[in-house]
Amino acid sequence: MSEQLTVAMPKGRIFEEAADLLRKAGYALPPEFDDSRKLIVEAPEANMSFILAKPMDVPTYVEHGVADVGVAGKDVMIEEERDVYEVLDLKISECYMAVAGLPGYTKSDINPKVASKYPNLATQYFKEQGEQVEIIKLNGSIELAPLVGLADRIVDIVSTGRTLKENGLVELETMIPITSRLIVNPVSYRMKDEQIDDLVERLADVMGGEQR
Ligand SMILES: Nc1ncnc2c1ncn2[C@@H]1O[C@H](COP(=O)(O)OP(=O)(O)OP(=O)(O)O)[C@@H](O)[C@H]1O
Ligand SMILES: O=P(O)(O)OC[C@H]1O[C@H](OP(=O)(O)OP(=O)(O)O)[C@H](O)[C@@H]1O
Repeated sequence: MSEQLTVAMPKGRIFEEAADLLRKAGYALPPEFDDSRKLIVEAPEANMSFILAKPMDVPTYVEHGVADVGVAGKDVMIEEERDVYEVLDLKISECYMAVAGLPGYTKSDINPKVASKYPNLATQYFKEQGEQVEIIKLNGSIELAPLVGLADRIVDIVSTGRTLKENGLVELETMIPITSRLIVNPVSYRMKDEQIDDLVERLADVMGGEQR
């Protein structure tokens, strides 16, 4: 039997969709996978072992080789800049990154502040735009920042637009579309190429079928 693959899965909103894709691709995942507090779940029938990590940490586990492959949002990939291969767009957890603020916001030259959970991504974006801003790193509820005067604008994920709307904010600039990606450790890609190619092929087949 071929060597087992260790897969880093993001806990949270991507988890269910990613698990669904794997099952559709023919990997038998145990029931405890979906409803447990365990952080390591063995799936012997699929010849896989899963580690369940915070979404932002998945590329770290894969870069260090403690997981061979993982599932991570494009947002996380841009923010973390880890040394991993991005091999497949899984087209799940679709959303986009945007700059938002209070209605009627106009740029001012006096110390503009931008709050975000993605300081690197935001810094890169404003640098490209040629605008100097101070980035304030937050860990969630980003939409709160302009409401209480912590920042003038935010850089955050938008999906339905509901969070912006319910907090009286408006989208000022659309930045980049986001979906989840299958990522691979470069050494694992050489050592376990057959299993990884098989995984990529099976997932691509399922996605192809869904798009037809
Ligand atoms: N509103 C959304 N709709 C669709 N996808 C989203 C949305 N928000 C985030 N995502 C995608 O899902 C990934 C994980 O988001 P999730 O909210 O589960 O975790 P998190 O906010 O990073 O973690 P935590 O809530 O534990 O701090 C993000 O990296 C992004 O790619
Ligand atoms: O456009 P919407 O469909 O409203 O989705 C966007 C919201 O979803 C995410 O937040 P999340 O729910 O992960 O909470 P957080 O603020 O704690 O990160 C994101 O940071 C936005 O706040």
